[in-house]
Parts: sequence; structure tokens; C-alpha cells
Amino acid sequence: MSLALCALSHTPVMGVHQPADDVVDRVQAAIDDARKFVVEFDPELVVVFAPDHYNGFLYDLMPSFCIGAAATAVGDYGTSGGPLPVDGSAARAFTAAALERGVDVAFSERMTVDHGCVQPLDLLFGGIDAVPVVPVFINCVAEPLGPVGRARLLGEAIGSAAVTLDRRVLLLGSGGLSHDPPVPRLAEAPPEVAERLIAGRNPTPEQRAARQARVFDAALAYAAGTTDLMPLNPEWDRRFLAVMASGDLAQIDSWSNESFVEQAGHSSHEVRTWLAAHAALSAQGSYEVRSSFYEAIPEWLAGFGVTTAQPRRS
Ligand SMILES: O=C(O)CCC(=O)/C=C/C=C(\O)C(=O)O
Ligand SMILES: [Fe+2]
Repeated sequence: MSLALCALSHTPVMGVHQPADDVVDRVQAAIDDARKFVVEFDPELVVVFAPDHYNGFLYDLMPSFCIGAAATAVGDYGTSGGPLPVDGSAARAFTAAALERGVDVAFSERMTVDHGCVQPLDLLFGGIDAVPVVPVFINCVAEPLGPVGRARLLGEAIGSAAVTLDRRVLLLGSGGLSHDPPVPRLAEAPPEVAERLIAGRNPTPEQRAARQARVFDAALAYAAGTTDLMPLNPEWDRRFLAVMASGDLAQIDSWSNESFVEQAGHSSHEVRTWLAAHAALSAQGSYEVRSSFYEAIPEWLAGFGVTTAQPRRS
């Protein structure tokens, strides 16, 4: 058995509204390097820690965490759609391990995932059907959220089960870093949006197109400095990346939910997926960061990071 990690940001705007060519080139080089790392590791299973953006998980039933034994991707923002090759027995084993350790995960035999889960698979594997996966949903948008440390305990539990498999397991974290995209919030939503956040599954193609256009427009306005979306926070991002690289992940337990929003934007909670992936990697002992890319990219509405890591070699 062996574990490896790749954590990277996702953004719906990638390829739609591009930053300067040199920025795109640097991101592409970082993704190409991460892909090379993944190909060399040759995972037999990929655990994807990912948020959802009101496509699979809505307020009619919103868990903090959910492990999928079967899953389908909605194919939003140009990402791959359709059934994922989920390893159901591994998903059930991870669920049992989490419950055994007191992490009350939900479990789904019919999970729906969106670009948060699929974009990294598309970028690293060229699609969703290359390697068996276990999708692990972490609620990062639908307040109220639990304490950030719960994601660390989830990752530790899943990692403790993953190391017992006689397989090469890639731990994939998707999201962040600092960013404040126009994801609706129930507390402030007008009635028709609130209804969508509660029970708005399977939008029509026109409804989905309108939602996506709204995000693209917000990205253009954000890059032009004409929105009230919160600024990216490179200092906060680099501090977070340093905590992940340190291996001393428990220190982030003291980061309050309010501080995430105040300092790094509402969707900075997506870094819970990075935290869970690093915590899972730590189940195999101390680890080392192999590569770390970071750049604040306003055109993509995100502090954009790509990290690869592996167990520390003696
Ligand atoms: O319901 C909606 O309008 C959701 C909007 C949306 O999907 C935004 C996604 C943004 C990210 O995934 C991101 O920047 O992390
Ligand atoms: Fe997101």
C-alpha cells in the first residue's frame, strides 16, 4: 500500500475568461507537473475530497460529509458528466472507518457530484473514467458549517483505512484557496433562490446556463474591480499552505469559521478538502511536499494552488 497527495484549486471560469498568457502558462506548467507526479505514482484508487455547489447536496438534506458508493457527475461548467467508476467496497470501508472513529459521515449509494469533484479528475486524468474513485463530499458552502477540525478527523479516518488497502491510493483535495465567488447563501437569498438552494436539483439546461453565465459575468466584473466580492488574500493562502506543508494540521482547529469568511471569503471553506486530504496522507506517517504552486488569479476568482506531496522518504 502507499499514499500520495495532490491538492488543487478548481474554478468554473478556467478556459472561459483567461488571465494573461504568462499566468495561464504558469498554471498549466504546475498542472502538467502534478499530472506527471500522478502518472508516476500510478494510483489504483483516487479519493476525491470535494465540495458541491448546490448540485448534489441541497438544504432539503445537507450533511457535513458524505461518502459515495456510487456517483454521477452533472457535467457543469464544461466538466465531464455521467457515472463515475466508484469503488463501492472501498467507499463502504471508508464510511465504517469514519463512523468507528466518531466522525458521523453520511453515506450515499447514489451521490451527485459537480465541477468541484470532476474538474481535478479532468485536469489530472483527462476524464472521470480513468481510475476507480471514492468521492467524499465535504460541505464548504451551505452554512452553518461544523468546526474546520472535523474535516481533519474525517481525513485521518479515511487515511487510516486507505493505508490498509494493498493499493496505491491518491488523495485528491479540490477547492480554495481564498475566494469569494457568487455562490448564493440561504440567509440572504430571495424566495426563488432559497427554493433552489433547498430543493433545486436538476435545473433545465436554460437554468444551468443562466447560473453559469452569472458566475462568468461576476468573474469579469471582479477582475475589473467593479464588484463587492471580497478580495483574494495571498497572505492567508500562503499561511494555509505553510500549515499543510508543516504536517502540524491540528493548529488549524483554532481557525474559526468567522475568520475564514472575514479574511479569505465565503468559499475559502473549500480548503477543508485540502485539510482532509493532507490528514489522510498523514495516516502513513510524516510527509513532504514535492511541489507547491500558488498564484492569486482574480480573472478566475481564486487564489489558485496546486500541491503534490508524498510520505517522507528516510
Ligand atoms: O448556484 C450557483 O449559482 C452556484 C454558483 C457556482 O457554481 C459557483 C462555483 C464557484 C466555484 O466552484 C469556486 O470558485 O470554487
Ligand atoms: Fe468551488
